[in-house]
Amino acid sequence: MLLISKMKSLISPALSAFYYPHHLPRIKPFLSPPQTLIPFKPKSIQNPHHFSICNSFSSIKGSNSSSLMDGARFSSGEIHVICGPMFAGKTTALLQRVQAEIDLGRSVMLIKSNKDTRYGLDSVVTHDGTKLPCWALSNLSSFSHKLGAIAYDKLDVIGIDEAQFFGDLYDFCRKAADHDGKTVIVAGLDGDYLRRTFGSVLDIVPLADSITKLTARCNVCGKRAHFTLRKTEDTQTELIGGSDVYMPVCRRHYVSGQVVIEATRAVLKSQKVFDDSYVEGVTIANQ
Ligand SMILES: Nc1ncnc2c1ncn2[C@@H]1O[C@H](COP(=O)(O)OP(=O)(O)O)[C@@H](O)[C@H]1O
Ligand SMILES: Cc1cn([C@H]2C[C@H](O)[C@@H](COP(=O)(O)O)O2)c(=O)[nH]c1=O
Ligand SMILES: [Zn+2]
Repeated sequence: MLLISKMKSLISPALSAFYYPHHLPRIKPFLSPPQTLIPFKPKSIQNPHHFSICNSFSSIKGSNSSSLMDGARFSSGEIHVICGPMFAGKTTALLQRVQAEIDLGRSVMLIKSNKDTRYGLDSVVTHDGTKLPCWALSNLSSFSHKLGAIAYDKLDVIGIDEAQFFGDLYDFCRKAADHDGKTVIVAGLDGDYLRRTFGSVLDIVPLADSITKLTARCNVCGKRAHFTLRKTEDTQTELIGGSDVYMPVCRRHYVSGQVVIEATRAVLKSQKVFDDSYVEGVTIANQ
């Protein structure tokens, strides 16, 4: 009994979902987050990478915070993960979600990894050319500092593309959603070309509100493609490229494709050993 009352005292009254007094009327569950119920006027701000901003948000978020919680900020944050192989439409889905948030008048920023320079660094671009402006960063932890505290506080939604390249994805998403009340929409590869987990994308699944795994079309047979086949001899995990290097494939064509590619890699490797020893032999002979 003593233990139970001690345990209760560790949980502030603000967390009273666990201790809701039975004589009070029940709050309807699964209401939309408070901000979607409050009318607002979108207003664009100076930063060109912000698409829109809601002027009433900072005060709403502020009033939610310390008055309801003992120290911890009330969180209306969310995390949504969009994953799948290359060419599955992950970036397309991310941009659609982000555009929908912009249309609702919410303040949004897009981030992508600066490792991916395929379409320049100032936009998130789909394989078929749709794009929105973004910041290209080497890590996520620098984001709020770079943006500045006031702008970060006013931000409602953070979109992240190429999430597999961010080593600090887990910590960033947890803080942004749990403590800062942000909606974080994350798009990235769940698996690499060998179908191993890629970066931290799968690590955030336990933090997430929703997971969407998209599929592409197999470039060999046209069936659903769940995997990405690398067509080159390169073996490093990170290798930036598009359809010149990768193709989406179904399970059957992943397996058969890997056999061919592994065999080709082995031949090329032995050829290289042969060429190197030939060059070495010629060099020694010439000395
Ligand atoms: N080689 C390709 N194989 C399949 N789709 C391709 C290819 N090249 C371009 N696409 C186009 O890419 C679109 C998906 O682009 P995108 O949203 O950038 O995908 P992801 O971010 O998942 O790689 C497809 O709808 C398709 O029209
Ligand atoms: C499979 C695989 C992919 N990559 C790289 C290749 C591209 O630059 C990105 C994925 O881009 P997309 O928006 O999903 O098309 O990741 C890699 O480095 N290693 C891999 O194994
Ligand atoms: Zn196939």
